[in-house]
Amino acid sequence: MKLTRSEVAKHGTRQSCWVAIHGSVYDVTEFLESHPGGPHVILGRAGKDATEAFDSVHDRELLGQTLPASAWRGTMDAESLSESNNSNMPSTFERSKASPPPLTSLINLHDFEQIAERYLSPNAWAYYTSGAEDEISKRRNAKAFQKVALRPRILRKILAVDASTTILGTRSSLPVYMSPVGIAKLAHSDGECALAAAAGKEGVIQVLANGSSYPIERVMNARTEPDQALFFQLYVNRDIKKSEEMVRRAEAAGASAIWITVDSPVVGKREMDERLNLQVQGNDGSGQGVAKTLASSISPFIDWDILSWLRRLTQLPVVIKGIQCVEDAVLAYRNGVQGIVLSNHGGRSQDTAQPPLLTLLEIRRYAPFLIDSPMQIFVDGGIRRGTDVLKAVALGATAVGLGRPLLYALSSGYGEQGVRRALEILRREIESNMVFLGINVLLYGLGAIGSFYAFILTRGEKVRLTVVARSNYESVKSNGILLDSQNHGQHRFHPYQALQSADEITTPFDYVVCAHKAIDQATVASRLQPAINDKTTIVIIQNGVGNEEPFRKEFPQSSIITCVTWVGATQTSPGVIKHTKSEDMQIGLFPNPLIDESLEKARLDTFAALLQQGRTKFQVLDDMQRQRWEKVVWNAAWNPLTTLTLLDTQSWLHSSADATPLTRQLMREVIDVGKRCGVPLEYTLIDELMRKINSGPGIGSSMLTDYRNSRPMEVDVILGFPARKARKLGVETPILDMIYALIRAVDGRVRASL
Ligand SMILES: Cc1cc2nc3c(=O)[nH]c(=O)nc-3n(C[C@H](O)[C@H](O)[C@H](O)COP(=O)(O)O)c2cc1C
Repeated sequence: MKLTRSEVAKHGTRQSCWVAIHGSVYDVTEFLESHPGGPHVILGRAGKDATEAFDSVHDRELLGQTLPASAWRGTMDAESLSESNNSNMPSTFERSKASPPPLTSLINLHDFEQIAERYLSPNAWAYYTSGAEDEISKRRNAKAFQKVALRPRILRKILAVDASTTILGTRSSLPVYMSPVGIAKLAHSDGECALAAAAGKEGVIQVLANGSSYPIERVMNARTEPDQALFFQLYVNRDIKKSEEMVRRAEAAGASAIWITVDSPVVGKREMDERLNLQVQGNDGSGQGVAKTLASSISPFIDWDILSWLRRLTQLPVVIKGIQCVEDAVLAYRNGVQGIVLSNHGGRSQDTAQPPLLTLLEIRRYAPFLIDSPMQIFVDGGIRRGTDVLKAVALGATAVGLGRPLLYALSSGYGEQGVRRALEILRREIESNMVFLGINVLLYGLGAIGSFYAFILTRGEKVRLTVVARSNYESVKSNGILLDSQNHGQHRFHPYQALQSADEITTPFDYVVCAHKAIDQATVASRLQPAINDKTTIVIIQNGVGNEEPFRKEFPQSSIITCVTWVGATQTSPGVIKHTKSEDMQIGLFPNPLIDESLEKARLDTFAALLQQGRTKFQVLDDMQRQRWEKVVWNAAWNPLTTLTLLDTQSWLHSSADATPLTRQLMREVIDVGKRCGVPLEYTLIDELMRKINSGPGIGSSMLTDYRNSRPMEVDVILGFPARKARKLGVETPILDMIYALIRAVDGRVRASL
């Protein structure tokens, strides 16, 4: 049915309220009270064309989803429409006449804000930018970051940095995500869909606001890949059924987590927003501001029990957004949520609420167990620079959220490209500032080999090296380490920090180098828990095979670099190391299928660069298991044979005509097992190893040294692992089994005497 403007205008009251949207006329009288923004928003357009006001915040699809078919009253002709469009509402998209500057001319996030102020409509600008009351929290959020200083290290040649992280199990290319922000359509007609596309292309995660302009299904369609993660933010509605429906819908649409916002039981008094809306709405007296009208449906009556309600509804990870003091962070942890956001809603809720960065410091001081616990900590509010991001992460946050900056980047007609440019700027700031800050390395096990590599790592002056020194702690702490090397000369050096035990470790490291004796690997792995998170690369410099498995089991999200070393060094007294000419190492990845290949490669390259700067000899190899097994063929022979006989290698080989054949047979059996494990070993290796041992004077072995010093021996990784594999795979290894049994008896005797 065709309607005229005067016919529609007759229905301009609360009792009978019609509006025209995109040429269709709807009777919204029944719907008035359930409008999330309150009835007066619609009443302001009652009896008129409301297309522009509707479009500025909603997607057209919403009409079909919200109004029953019976609400349709007919169509309004084009002439009538144009007459009725002379509204006194300012256009949401009323923009500065000149075109906005090219994106390439914007070089930081502040630039985006300045341009947005010129191009956003006044009411959109007021809604986005306003903070509560005197806006003290809003200003202090940013200031808190400025007050924390960084401690750069100098002269560090760092070839690669890796800013990626894992947020609630999903990889993110930066420790940055998109905070939920209501009605992004005020900034650009593509609103949250543009944010989704930009997030996908930049490899970051979007948290979609409960009050988004586009329904979740539309936003999911705007993603760039089907497995691009999206988190859904929930405000609990006064009508809990609506929230139930919302959670179910978000889950069905494919959201990967629910972020429940709890910092706005009432909406903050945002005066810029209110003042502007008073002017706009004139005499109707409401003048509430966009935020208040939108948020009038949020329930002020929820408490911690809401988590049980949510748990009953969904298995998705739950994050509480809006934690503002350490006490509530601890309560959230006890309630078993997967994450918390330290946030005061960008200074939009309670003015003078403390900055989120201060809450993070409170947590470090009063509840440090929350840092790197299974509950991830996020921070938002006032983050505008790469250095802000790094400070939050260095202090224990997994990632930070950006609210206003991405809305500003979306506006001024820039859309998706603007958001990508803003993230690209931030990425560059983060990465370049990471270079200033250097690499934190922990070296566990400061024996002869560990001390040698401690020297190599500190030499390039690009590493902050912490060592865990046990028996030689006192000497290392007071005098540092003295290395007397035939290749490198004599050096006394001091690591940045020496710890006496793994119990003193409090923060995670970029690299954890394990150079301890491979005894009780599983126990060591679990003791190193505080030093390792999913950004840590574990470097194993040990003899043996199967050494990586206990670490992979304990830290499934970490990269492992596995190394075989040929360094001849001994510790002649605590902290004093003698190094011969023998020096070589093969390094390579123990690939982790859960981690992106290029990321693992970058981690390997960075460690290789550290070795290079330390001027030690090494090669990066693809197939490290072959290297490990080749060395274990050597070690499985000489270590137990010298220890059981208390002879050096030459004395053993010349002790009887049976010695050489028995040694060769032992090596052969280890090769048999390795081959059955899929490692491409050759039997010619035996001749090679025999030639090598016969070309020099007789030598002892590390196992013999351990035995002589009454120390436990590396029996398991050298003989136990191959012997167990042989049994499991049905390989006949009679000599290996016998030697393994004998050496275990000797090791048992040593351990019993300790
Ligand atoms: C315009 C605007 C709308 C927002 N809407 C929501 C929302 O719907 N849900 C929510 O949890 N937080 C919302 N926030 C808060 C942000 O998620 C975030 O906590 C805050 O913006 C961070 O501060 P920043 O803007 O300084 O980065 C909003 C913030 C702004 C500026």
